[in-house]
Amino acid sequence: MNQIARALTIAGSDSSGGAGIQADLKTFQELHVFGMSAITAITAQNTLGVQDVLELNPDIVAKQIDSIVTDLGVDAVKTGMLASPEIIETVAAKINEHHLAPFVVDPVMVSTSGHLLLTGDARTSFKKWLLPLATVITPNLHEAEYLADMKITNWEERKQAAQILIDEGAQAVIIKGGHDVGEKAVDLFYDGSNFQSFSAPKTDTKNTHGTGCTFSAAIAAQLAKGDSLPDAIAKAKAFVTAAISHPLSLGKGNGPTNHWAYRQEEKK
Ligand SMILES: Nc1ncnc2c1ncn2[C@@H]1O[C@H](COP(=O)(O)OP(=O)(O)OP(=O)(O)O)[C@@H](O)[C@H]1O
Ligand SMILES: Cc1ncc(CO)c(N)n1
Repeated sequence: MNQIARALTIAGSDSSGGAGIQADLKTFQELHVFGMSAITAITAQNTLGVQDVLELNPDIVAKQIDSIVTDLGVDAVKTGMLASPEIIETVAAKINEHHLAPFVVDPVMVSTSGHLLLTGDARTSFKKWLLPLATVITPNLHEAEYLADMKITNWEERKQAAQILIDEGAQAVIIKGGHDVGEKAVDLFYDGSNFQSFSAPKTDTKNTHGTGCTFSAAIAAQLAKGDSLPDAIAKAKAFVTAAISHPLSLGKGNGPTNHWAYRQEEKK
């Protein structure tokens, strides 16, 4: 292993800094991993919503990945907002070509504010191009319902959806429970053999902009450092829980989480 672990995020830019590339790089930094990025789209975004999106040409996405891989090297990679089926296909081709692994797929489709972040037939492109390459896929409940093409109303159905995503080719899946009602935020992990739940107290807050990005970036950072997948998820869960439970109160809408919180908690 290199002196410092290196992680790559392939995702969209969030001008407000709470989600997307910005959240990923902050998370990598906090977890002592050297962060690099290939930008897929530029969003004009704040805590109130997404005002505009500029999708980048797949060619420049491919070239960013080539530039990084052929020089600095990559110990783990994650994807976030991929914007279009063409970019999904291009990214999958590059992951294959450069044998990039471990690979964390965060199937970003809609922003916290409800704006569509992926055009076209997302289900088909995810299944065809990304699931077979994924070390782990990290859908929230809505994304899991959409990708598994079923309604999830209870814990048993969550397990069924996880099984479907494994059958589609993912090595492991974690269905996030951040949108659940209740006192705990419980995420269901499945690797095709064992189910495991990761639970933390739920914070009553509207400041959850970028929680999903932060969580998947933390998993990638820990995998880059050589953690096993369950260990990486446990650490990522602690990281995102700390970030959500120490409010920053920025902006007028769904504000960002606090990426310093984990470090501050560790010092205590
Ligand atoms: N209010 C909360 N309190 C504690 N943990 C939470 C809360 N909301 C989400 N989480 C946790 O944060 C992580 C991200 O989950 P979430 O379901 O919010 O992802 P997401 O919907 O993809 O995020 P995004 O809003 O960025 O799209 C999960 O581990 C989830 O359990
Ligand atoms: C760029 C970007 N990626 C992901 C999300 C999901 O939170 C977002 N709001 N913006």
